[in-house]
Amino acid sequence: MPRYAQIVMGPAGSGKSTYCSNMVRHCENIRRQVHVVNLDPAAEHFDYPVLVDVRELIQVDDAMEDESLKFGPNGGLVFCMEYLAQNFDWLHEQLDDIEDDYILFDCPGQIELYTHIPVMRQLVDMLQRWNFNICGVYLIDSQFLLEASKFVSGTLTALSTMVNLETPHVNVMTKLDLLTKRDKKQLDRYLEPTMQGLLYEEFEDEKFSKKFKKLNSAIASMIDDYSLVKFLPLDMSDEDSINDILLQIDTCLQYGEDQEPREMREEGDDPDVDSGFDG
Ligand SMILES: Nc1nc2c(ncn2[C@@H]2O[C@H](COP(=O)(O)OP(=O)(O)OP(=O)(O)O)[C@@H](O)[C@H]2O)c(=O)[nH]1
Ligand SMILES: [Mg+2]
Repeated sequence: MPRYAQIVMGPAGSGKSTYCSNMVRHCENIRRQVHVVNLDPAAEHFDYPVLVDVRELIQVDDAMEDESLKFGPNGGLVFCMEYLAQNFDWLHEQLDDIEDDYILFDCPGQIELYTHIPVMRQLVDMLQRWNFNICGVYLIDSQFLLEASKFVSGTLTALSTMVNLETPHVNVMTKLDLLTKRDKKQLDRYLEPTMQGLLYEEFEDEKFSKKFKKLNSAIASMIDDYSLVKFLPLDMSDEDSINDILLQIDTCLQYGEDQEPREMREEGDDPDVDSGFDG
C-alpha cells in the first residue's frame, strides 16, 4: 500500500504551521484522517496534534548551547537538519506503526534548506524508499507576491525548490484574507501569470533603472519558459479554498486511486455481472 506525504515548505512565516493545523481541521470535517509531523527543530508553537516531533530527536537550542558547537539560530537549524539526515532511522521507526498514512510534514522556514543544502532532497528520497507518494507544497505569503519584481524573486525560490526536489509540486499563495480589495482585484494576474506581461505593466513606472528592468526581464522569460509556475489561492477564512488545494494535492499524490477499485469489488456480488458484459 502506498503512503502519502505533503512536504509543506516555504519561507519563514509564510504560514506553514497554520496551513497544517487548518488542513487537519478541514480533514476532520470531511471525515478524513491526516497526521502532522513537525520537522522544525526551532518550532515554539503550533496547534495541531503532532504525530512525530523532531524536537524529541534534536532541537535548535541543543546546537546553540553546546559548548563545542556554539551555533547561532540559523547555523543551529542547519546543523539540526543535517543531524536528522544522519538519523533517518529514528524517523523511520516513528512512522512505522501508522495505519492511515496521509502525513503532512511541517518543515522549517530557512530557505537554504531547499536551495543550497541537500537535506530536503535526502528526506524526499528516503520517504520514497519508505513507500510514500510525495507532493511538495510550497507556501508564499501573498504580501510578498503581489508586485511584479517581488513576484519574480518569490517565484524563483519556488522554482528552485521544485527543480531541486523533483517531486510533484504545488505552489500556494497564503494569507489572502489579509489582502485589500484593490489587491484582490488584481489577484488573477498573479495566480497564472505571464511574467513578461506583469513586468511590462510595472516597468512603465520610471522609478526602476534600466539594468534592473533588464535583469528582471531576463529572469521572467526564463520562468515563462518553464511555464510551470502557478499559484493556488489560500484564504483560511474560506473552506472551499482549502478543499480545492487538498483536491489538487490529492491528484498529484494519486491519493485514492488504489482504494476505489477495491471498494467496488467488495460491493459487487460478481464482477462479471457488475461490468454489464454478457460474456
Ligand atoms: N491572517 C492570516 N494570518 C496567517 C495565515 N497563515 C498564517 N498566519 C499568521 O502568520 C504568522 C506565521 O504563521 P506560521 O503558520 O507560524 O508560519 P510558518 O511558515 O510556520 O513560520 P515558521 O515556522 O517560523 O517558518 C502567524 O502569526 C499566523 O497566525 C493566514 O492565512 N491568514
Ligand atoms: Mg512553522
